[in-house]
Amino acid sequence: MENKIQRAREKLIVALDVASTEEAVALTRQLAPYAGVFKVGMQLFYSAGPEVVRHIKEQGVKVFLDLKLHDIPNTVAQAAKALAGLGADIINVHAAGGTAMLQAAAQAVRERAATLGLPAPLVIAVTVLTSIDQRTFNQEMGLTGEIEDRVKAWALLTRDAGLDGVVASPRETSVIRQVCGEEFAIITPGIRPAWSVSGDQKRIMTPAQAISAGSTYLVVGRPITGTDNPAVAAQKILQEMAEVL
Ligand SMILES: O=C(O)c1cc(=O)[nH]c(=O)n1[C@@H]1O[C@H](COP(=O)(O)O)[C@@H](O)[C@H]1O
Repeated sequence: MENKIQRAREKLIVALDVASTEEAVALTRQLAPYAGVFKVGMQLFYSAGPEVVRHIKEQGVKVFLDLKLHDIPNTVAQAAKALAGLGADIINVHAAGGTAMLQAAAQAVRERAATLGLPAPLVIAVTVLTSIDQRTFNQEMGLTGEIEDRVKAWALLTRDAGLDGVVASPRETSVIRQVCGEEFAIITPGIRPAWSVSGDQKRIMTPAQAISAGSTYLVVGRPITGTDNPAVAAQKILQEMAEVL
């Protein structure tokens, strides 16, 4: 079981959706025994600044820099180049930017990392956000068909553009795994243990269901950080993951 807990820890990404470096570092210290990767998203990056990545890395964990770049290829390439110098282990962009944007991002990140002598971060594309349900997808976004088919198509586009993986709902993990293979990284937010509330997340699964489906990483924020005792919540989730590994 100890071995399985270790494997589960490597797969757990905690979303540090807080507003200051102090809060983020305190949470990382507290939760590092239970999670191997910590996610710096828009709230933390825009409030605390780029230096926050270094402060989190100093705690001996990996960093997923989740800024979801989405713009014309040249703009994304320049932004990705700047981010690649910060030492993050995972960087993401939106698959909806298309092949030229995806390739430009991956090339810029890999070239910059090589120039600096850093290991190349994984470059990942967000497919359809986990807060989008089928009605919103069809009626508000004006997109036709099933969300699962769009996610599958964008996952293939992402793989063919040479990126390392995608962000999707765990509900789409099995279909992505089928078409993109074992090596492709599938990062799944929208994780809700049975004892937590779904909030704004729509396409959700429990930690055990996401692991059983074949997700490479699980992203968990509020079910851990929004509780009175984040360490206990993280431990419970880790246990649930380990049981099906
Ligand atoms: O790219 C992401 O990380 C992401 C993509 C997505 O489709 N859905 C999604 O929730 N996320 C992020 O994953 C985290 C989920 O947090 P909780 O809903 O609090 O568990 C947030 O930081 C989101 O920004």
